[in-house]
Amino acid sequence: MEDLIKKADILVEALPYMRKFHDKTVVIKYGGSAMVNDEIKKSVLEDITLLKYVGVNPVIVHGGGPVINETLDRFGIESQFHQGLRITTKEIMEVVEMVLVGQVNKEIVSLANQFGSKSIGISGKDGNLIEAEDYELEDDVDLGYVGQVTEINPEVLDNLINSGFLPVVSPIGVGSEGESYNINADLVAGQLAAALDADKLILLTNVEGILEEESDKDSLISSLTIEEAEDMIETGQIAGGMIPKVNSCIDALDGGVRRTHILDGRISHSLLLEIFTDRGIGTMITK
Ligand SMILES: Nc1ncnc2c1ncn2[C@@H]1O[C@H](COP(=O)(O)OP(=O)(O)O)[C@@H](O)[C@H]1O
Ligand SMILES: CC(=O)N[C@@H](CCC(=O)OP(=O)(O)O)C(=O)O
Repeated sequence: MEDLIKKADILVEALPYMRKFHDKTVVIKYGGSAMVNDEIKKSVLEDITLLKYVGVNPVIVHGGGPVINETLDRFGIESQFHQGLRITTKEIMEVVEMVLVGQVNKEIVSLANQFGSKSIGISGKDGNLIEAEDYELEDDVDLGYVGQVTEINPEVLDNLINSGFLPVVSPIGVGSEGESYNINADLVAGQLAAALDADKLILLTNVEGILEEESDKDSLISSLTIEEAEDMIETGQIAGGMIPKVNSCIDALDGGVRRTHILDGRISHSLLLEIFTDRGIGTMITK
């Protein structure tokens, strides 16, 4: 009996948070590195379905870098990155779109639907959701079909959310000639969160959060300001795939999103712990 009462207590403890986030939009970036294990995938989508059933409006933006790498490998094409972004030739763009839209997106949608989510998958091309142009770098390295967002047209997502769907977005942008752009999923998530006037942006990944030293997993930084995070990029303490995540949080905060978090998607129920308890986990980046 005591066990049962404890379970009910836990539900009641979550009530203030359920009230706070009722009808609020939360953009969740689900990264390729945290997607490797089937059990974790199921648990993440189960948690997101729970969020939906208690009245939160989650929107998923998915990555899939490791799956793209594997597929390119099978085709004998080498993967090359510059500042955490994949150098994308026309041929690679075709593979990226095939893997993200045709494989990763549909896998997430069907898993979420198995839990009862009423999930629907779209790419940034649908409804012109994500308009993009060539990604400009200061060092003039040509990244090919890597895009930067020029405009988000959120109508399609607003309609889906209002009709009770759980949208799952592939990070593909559309150019002015109808061409496809490969956009880093973190950056899409940040800009989408701003355009949707989301309450929270959560980036799920395969590390504990931002670490003071990348090799020391006990050096988790629980809260950082934009300025502090930018300094850590300057000094090289934040590198590789963590750079677009920090930039994503900055875009979101500049666009009016109230809270941004980088969480370990491998921890069971990390999303629920972050949203429904006071014990913040991972790293929160604030203004
Ligand atoms: N200071 C840091 N703290 C944590 N991770 C860092 C840091 N600097 C670089 N990284 C790297 O960033 C990676 C996360 O980015 P990435 O692999 O692109 O994730 P995802 O596929 O989830 O988008 C970590 O696995 C780690 O190797
Ligand atoms: C331009 C760029 O780098 N695009 C990414 C898109 C997928 C992604 O962002 O996946 P993760 O979130 O799993 O890293 C790529 O081609 O890998």
